[in-house]
Amino acid sequence: MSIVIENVGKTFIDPKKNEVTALENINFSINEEEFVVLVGPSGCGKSTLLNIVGGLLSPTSGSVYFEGITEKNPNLGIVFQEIALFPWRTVFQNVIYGLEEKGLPKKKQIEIGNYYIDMVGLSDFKDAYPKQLSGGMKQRAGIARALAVEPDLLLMDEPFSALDAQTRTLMQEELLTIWNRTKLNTLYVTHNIQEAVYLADRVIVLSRHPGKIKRIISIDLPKTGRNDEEYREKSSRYADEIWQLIRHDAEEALKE
Ligand SMILES: Nc1ncnc2c1ncn2[C@@H]1O[C@H](COP(=O)(O)OP(=O)(O)OP(=O)(O)O)[C@@H](O)[C@H]1O
Repeated sequence: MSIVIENVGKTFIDPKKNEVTALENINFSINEEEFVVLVGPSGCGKSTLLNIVGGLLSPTSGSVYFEGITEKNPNLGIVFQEIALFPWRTVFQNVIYGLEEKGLPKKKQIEIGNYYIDMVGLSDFKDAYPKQLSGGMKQRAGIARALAVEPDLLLMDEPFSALDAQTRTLMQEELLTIWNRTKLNTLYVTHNIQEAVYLADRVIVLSRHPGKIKRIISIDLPKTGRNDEEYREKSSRYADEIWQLIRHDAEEALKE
């Protein structure tokens, strides 16, 4: 199965009634078992593009379609920066929310809920309420909830950017471990270049005003066993390459 983004463009009307072209002529696909990361400076249209792929926003031109699935509506798992867990539900009840909505038998809900809660390491907190969780735990619960629907596509928009740096690093490691187990088609938005290189099979670098694809970079790094010099050298070379592509636009974004 793959997700095809074809000639997508998006124009907004700003409060002064001017047209703002947020995206122009975006073409790429997310292939089977592929982790694609969108990077670019502030305002280049990353979130807009993710929202269009997720069907939360309609494009002004072009289309997004899922190739090779039979159901009419694809299953999507979505994780945002601020995880909106239901405060009145426990971790477990939050995780199985989508399964209840789908009308799955109770026994199946429990089985799947426990499986993903275990996968994100929250078994000891499954009866806790969101207010009892740290920021990292909340994100893990949100990830488990997104995984529980066994999505055709996982969409993640800056899921770790509200976390402190150390928690963020640990969460990146955990996400990679989870991804190695699930191999879900994933579209991930970040402005953090190191994070993009760490997680991606392919990085899509966007430029701004209008948001266009500047370059697509395949990241040829192993997804496991990375503690060697070669990995560190290669990943910092990719990070440099991406930073050189973004730098000018990032400086321009600062002036606004
Ligand atoms: N609802 C809207 N109305 C008008 N303009 C909008 C709207 N949403 C986004 N834009 C504009 O579209 C452009 C892209 O915005 P978007 O939020 O997708 O960028 P981004 O790359 O995700 O930015 P950031 O990294 O800062 O979150 C920006 O110029 C933004 O001001």
